[in-house]
Amino acid sequence: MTLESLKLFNFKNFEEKHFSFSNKINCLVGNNGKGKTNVLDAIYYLSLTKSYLNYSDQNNVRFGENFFSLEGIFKNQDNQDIIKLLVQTGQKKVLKKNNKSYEKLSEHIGKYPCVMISPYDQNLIAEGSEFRRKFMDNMICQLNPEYLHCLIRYQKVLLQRNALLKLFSVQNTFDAFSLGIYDDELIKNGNTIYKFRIQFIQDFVSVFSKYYSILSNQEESIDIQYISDLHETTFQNLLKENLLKDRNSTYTSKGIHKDDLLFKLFNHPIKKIGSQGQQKSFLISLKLAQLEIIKNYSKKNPILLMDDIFDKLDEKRVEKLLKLVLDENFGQIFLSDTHKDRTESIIQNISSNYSLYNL
Ligand SMILES: Nc1ncnc2c1ncn2[C@@H]1O[C@H](COP(=O)(O)OP(=O)(O)OP(=O)(O)O)[C@@H](O)[C@H]1O
Repeated sequence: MTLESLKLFNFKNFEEKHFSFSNKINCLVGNNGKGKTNVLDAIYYLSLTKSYLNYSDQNNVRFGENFFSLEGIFKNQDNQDIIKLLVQTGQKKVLKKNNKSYEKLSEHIGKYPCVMISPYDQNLIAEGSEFRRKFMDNMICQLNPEYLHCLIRYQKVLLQRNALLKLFSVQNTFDAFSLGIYDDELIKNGNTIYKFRIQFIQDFVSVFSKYYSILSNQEESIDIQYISDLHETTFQNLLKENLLKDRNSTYTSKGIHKDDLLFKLFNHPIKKIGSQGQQKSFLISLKLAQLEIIKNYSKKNPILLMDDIFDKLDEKRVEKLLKLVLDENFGQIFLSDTHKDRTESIIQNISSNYSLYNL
């Protein structure tokens, strides 16, 4: 699967921009603030219907305008699909495949998979559990529509349950029956999500370890531990045991929405003991494992987006990484860098099939 071309209209700093891409390596070069990350994010948008960077679609509309649109032509063997995304101020986001609108954006997820490696990945180590859950969800959602369906349902019911707890508190009432309806839905979807996560992490860790040892060139003991309240008890008990607390705080305090991943080096949190280099190798290994797993499960070659790759690695390591990605035959690559000459000299060493775009 490859992205053959991309058109941007009013997307961030681009008024109108067209690209035709190489099916192997595409390098976006230019000074800071030229829009390299924005192009990568536009590709991410067409794959996953949302930005990698901005929670709000509106932030991606060019200043002073009231819409942005993206159009990409994806090629899959002999098939060619035109994907169009339109975001208009005050209107619902529209996504079309070959001129037919999707009823639900979620139907699109996983059709054109992609993986982003970005300086913002540091959040996965440094920030709260929300970032790691998002990483895990993003991966499993691209592989399994049932997981995505359960996750959407779970998040909706969670909001409804919290709203009901708030209502009880404001009105000084309590209705166990109404709450029980939400609890049942939460438990049903939560248990499915939990099972998927357990299975997934098992598969993921061995692939991840393989990449970490290649990248770090060392035999360092690393691990990823899946943390969940459901390891200890059933979801039913969890809600029962925390009912009083939840009523007081008007918030569902326990459940799979609190799950986390513990990234470990030598059995300690890498956040605390990992050097910068170890943390960077760890983050890239997470993404390469994601790439391999998506490729194996979906039988599609995900697109790899590498933003500001020299932020993470020196030139030798970048070359090694790119060779690795090419050897594994992962698929189309997009990368960005501020230095044209540096990028070109590395790419020329490893492939003749590349395009360079000066922004
Ligand atoms: N909504 C918007 N409308 C117009 N321009 C925007 C909008 N949002 C961001 N920008 C502009 O986009 C540019 C940033 O683009 P981007 O982050 O892609 O740059 P970059 O080339 O990746 O830079 P760096 O090398 O520093 O990472 C900035 O000039 C910023 O002002």
